[in-house]
Amino acid sequence: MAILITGTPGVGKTTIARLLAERTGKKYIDFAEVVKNERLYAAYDPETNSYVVNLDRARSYMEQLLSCEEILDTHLVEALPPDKVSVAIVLRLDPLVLRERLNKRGYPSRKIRENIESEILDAVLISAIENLGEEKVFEVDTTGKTIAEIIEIITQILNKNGKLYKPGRVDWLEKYYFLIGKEGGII
Ligand SMILES: Nc1ncnc2c1ncn2[C@@H]1O[C@H](COP(=O)(O)OP(=O)(O)O)[C@@H](O)[C@H]1O
Repeated sequence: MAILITGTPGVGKTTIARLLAERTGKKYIDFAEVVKNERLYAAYDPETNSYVVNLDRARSYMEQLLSCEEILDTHLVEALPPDKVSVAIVLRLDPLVLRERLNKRGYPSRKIRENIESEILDAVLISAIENLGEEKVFEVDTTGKTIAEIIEIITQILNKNGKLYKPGRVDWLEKYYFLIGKEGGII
């Protein structure tokens, strides 16, 4: 069963998932790479350099691929077979910090806005709960935390010590509702 590291693009999924795989000796799977290599997409959007994933094909492919405890890195929870995911760790990040990171990546303004709105509106958290069931889902606010601190928290969660990290403690909406709809999340 896979351990899923998920969250809005830019929150630190790949950084954390790769390190966690190294520390635990488990296999790291970058879902975006699998989608590209196995052509599990229905279309490609050159403007945002992103793929429109064929969810049914992706789900059945991952059903075959996932075996023991891989560390899986993706924001697209709905493309995964729920019975093959044991734990989902949703990384959260203050939208203003996220905006800086996505700016550094050179994302177009529209893509930055979409991702910031998605983080403010808990989109990935809700998708994880809806697709996997709340009992499998944990939420870690990574704002201001070092990579080592985040890995330590995830280790606690994996050691069945995650009650402090059940969903519901992060609320960006109250603080950042005014960012919704702004081009590129510009204040
Ligand atoms: N805890 C952290 N503290 C500071 N910077 C981080 C942290 N985690 C990730 N980063 C940085 O944030 C950027 C995005 O991280 P990445 O792992 O690529 O995110 P994602 O896979 O969610 O898109 C990278 O430049 C990475 O070095």
